[in-house]
Amino acid sequence: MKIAVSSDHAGFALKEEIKTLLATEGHEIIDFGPYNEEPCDLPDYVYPASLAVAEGKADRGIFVDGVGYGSAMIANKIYGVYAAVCQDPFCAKLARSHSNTNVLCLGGKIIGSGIALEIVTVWLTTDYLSHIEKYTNRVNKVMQISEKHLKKLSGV
Ligand SMILES: O=P(O)(O)OC[C@H]1O[C@@H](O)[C@H](O)[C@@H]1O
Repeated sequence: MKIAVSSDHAGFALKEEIKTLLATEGHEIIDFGPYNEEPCDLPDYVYPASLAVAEGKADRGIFVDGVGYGSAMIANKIYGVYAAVCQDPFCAKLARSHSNTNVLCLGGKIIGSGIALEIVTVWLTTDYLSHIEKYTNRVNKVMQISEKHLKKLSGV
């Protein structure tokens, strides 16, 4: 898969570890930065990375900040992006199988890299249960909310 990654200073170290895992697994990585641990502002990196997912330039996004919710707040404001914060593999499994998320957000200050890499692996390898109507109904309802309230990107 083509995967957009981004972070802020608080997520930088974990982003780099995730990149190593993704490369090992044969994924194509688009790194939207930052490229060092200098203090920075999360939206400057997560917003362009979210756009890449929304525009289909990346299949998925994995964003890391201190606690994860900051990345999800930004990503979920973009039409076509469905982001979940996951702190354990069970949540990662359901974020895919029930909710068909295309962005995973992690907190570098919350979880160690061992759990984080397991979360990434589970999230990337779990399929959406698109044959189970209750899940598609719920996902469709979320999509309808974004149709109503979010601005569609032009040319997508
Ligand atoms: O290092 P500072 O700037 O204090 O805190 C940054 C982190 O704290 C939370 O807001 C976010 O998770 C962000 O990544």
